[in-house]
Amino acid sequence: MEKQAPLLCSELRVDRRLYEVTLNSMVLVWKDTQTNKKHIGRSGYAAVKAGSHCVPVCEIIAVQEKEDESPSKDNGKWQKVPQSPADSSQLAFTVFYVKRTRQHCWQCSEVTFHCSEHSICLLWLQSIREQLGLLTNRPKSLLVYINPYGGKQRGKQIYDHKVAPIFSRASISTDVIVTEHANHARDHLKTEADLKKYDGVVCVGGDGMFSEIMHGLVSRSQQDVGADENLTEEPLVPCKLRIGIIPAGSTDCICYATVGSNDPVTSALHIIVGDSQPMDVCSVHSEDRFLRYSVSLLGYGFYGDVLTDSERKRWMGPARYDISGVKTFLSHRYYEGTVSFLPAEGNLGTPRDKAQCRSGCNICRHSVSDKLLNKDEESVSDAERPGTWTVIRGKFLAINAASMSCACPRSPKGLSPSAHLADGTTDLILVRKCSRIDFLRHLLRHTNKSDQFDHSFVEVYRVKQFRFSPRHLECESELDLRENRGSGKHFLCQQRACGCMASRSNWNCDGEILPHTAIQVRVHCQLITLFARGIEEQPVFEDLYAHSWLDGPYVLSCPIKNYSPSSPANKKLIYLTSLWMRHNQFLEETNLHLVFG
Ligand SMILES: Nc1ncnc2c1ncn2[C@@H]1O[C@H](COP(=O)(O)OP(=O)(O)OP(=O)(O)O)[C@@H](O)[C@H]1O
Ligand SMILES: CCCCCCCCCCCCC/C=C/[C@@H](O)[C@H](CO)NC(=O)CCCCC
Ligand SMILES: [Ca+2]
Repeated sequence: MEKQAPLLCSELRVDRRLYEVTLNSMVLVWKDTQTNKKHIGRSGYAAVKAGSHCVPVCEIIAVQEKEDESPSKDNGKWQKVPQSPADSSQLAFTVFYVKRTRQHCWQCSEVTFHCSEHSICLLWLQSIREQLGLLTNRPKSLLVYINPYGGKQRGKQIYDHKVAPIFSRASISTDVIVTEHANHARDHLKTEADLKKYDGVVCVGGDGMFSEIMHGLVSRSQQDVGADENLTEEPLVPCKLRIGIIPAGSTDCICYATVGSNDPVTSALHIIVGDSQPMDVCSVHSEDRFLRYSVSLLGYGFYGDVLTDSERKRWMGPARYDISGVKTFLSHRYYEGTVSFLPAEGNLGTPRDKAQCRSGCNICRHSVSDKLLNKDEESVSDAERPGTWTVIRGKFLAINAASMSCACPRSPKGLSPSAHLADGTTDLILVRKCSRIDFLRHLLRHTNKSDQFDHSFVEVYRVKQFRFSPRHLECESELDLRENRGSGKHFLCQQRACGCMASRSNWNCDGEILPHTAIQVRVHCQLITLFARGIEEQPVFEDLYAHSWLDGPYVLSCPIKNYSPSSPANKKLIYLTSLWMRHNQFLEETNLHLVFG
């Protein structure tokens, strides 16, 4: 990679200071002409002293001529006045760009450059707009659904005040639908919406609202190609449209685990810059009938009971989960049944790995290439598929399948901190019957940094498929067989002669209660794509963001197959690689060579 030739370089004023401003196809840099001196930081990477700023072109939101504001002669208030060629403020332009703040949050920041000549100002405007025009991954037209009743019922307000103004600044056109009832968005997407008009669909709400959008889009995509969702072995077709989430719900775990925060402005900016994060989707079937899709948590026992109890308390808003959580914990119910699963094979890591799924994740990237290589595998039936099913029978306080970390403000690392967003697997966590105090110790680990699986009563497996059969149904079918009845009558197990005291819970499927307890689950690798980029490696980012992209060159190279994602040097490399690939799709088969400068 050769040094990037500047497209434009001028001395421009920001406030009262003079800056050397440079634009190339990747970055816009402005350096204070008085303080700038390049130095090499302790890390060995190049950095530039305070007074220099660097914004990747792909993180510029918009550029606008500076509107002239002068005090009105009539009332002394500041107001917009017509511009004339002689007016010096017309010689300025404002660049709106992404600025990182705390905890993976982004803001829309702005800087105004003052030029000495009108023609220079126009040249800058034109050049930056041209570069933005080359970014083909950005959405131009979006279909937005707002749930006015999600979370604290602030969805509409959040969209109108925080999101719509930046969409309009970025020249994104929108069709907005405020939903009138549950499943309004799902059914509209499934049957009515003219999807050809849009580059993406946005939901304003919580995980439940996201689930509606996902169901609508996935079902529509299958209808379009004639795929039958009721067939458990049917290979599903990925959705073409990306989904954006403006968080306004109670848990917002899908947004939190894919962006790193539940801040609406951050999500809006990820949509504007056209980020893409593929995601796995689990299909859930019962007795060969399709029930639902899940992307975050499928939980039986504890999380099923919390949800069932909390649905009656919806009026409480997000606090309902805390009340129901404590109540369910105190009830300490356990459930008997059989879990069978097909373990994930290959280099997919384990749920107890320390390395977490981060922006540009290597494991997820390799999963998609494996998926393409094994395209036919999806159509192979269970019996023919390589790998053996493991069967575990027992008494469980909780059975959780986390297809992603499920990180959320209540549990910042999530139920399975090392689960991957797009690796084609789900982490199956079995919490066996134990004492109340032990279960509390396990639950508390969801909220801190300790290894939540380091308990004798907790087992965790990375799987591609699993099934669950509750004890009460097993008893029924045993008895049916014995009595040769099969009448379809459903008795409670307690009333049966078998003497089994098994009780039943519900499945919590991404926050929805499932009507069936015996289920079959299959992970579909990267079935949907979000406007997100995964969680960025923050320390690396802070270390390196001030680096000079224009001075150099800096060469980083590393054989892919040798690097361990947890070493600090390689974390930097992974971060830089993800940034780099976003622009250049630059990857050699065996080596990564990154040259900055
Ligand atoms: N206009 C509406 N009236 C009533 N319910 C709606 C409406 N629009 C959507 N819904 C339903 O409201 C449910 C909850 O919405 P949402 O996910 O936005 O908030 P939440 O449940 O508070 O958040 P979370 O899912 O993050 O816990 C969803 O399942 C959705 O189907
Ligand atoms: C004594 C009590 C200790 C409680 C320990 C708290 C641990 C919190 C872990 C939170 C895990 C959230 C998993 C995400 C599930 C979502 O798909 C779903 C939809 O939004 N949310 C819930 O079901 C809402 C589930 C909320 C559970 C509290
Ligand atoms: Ca996964």
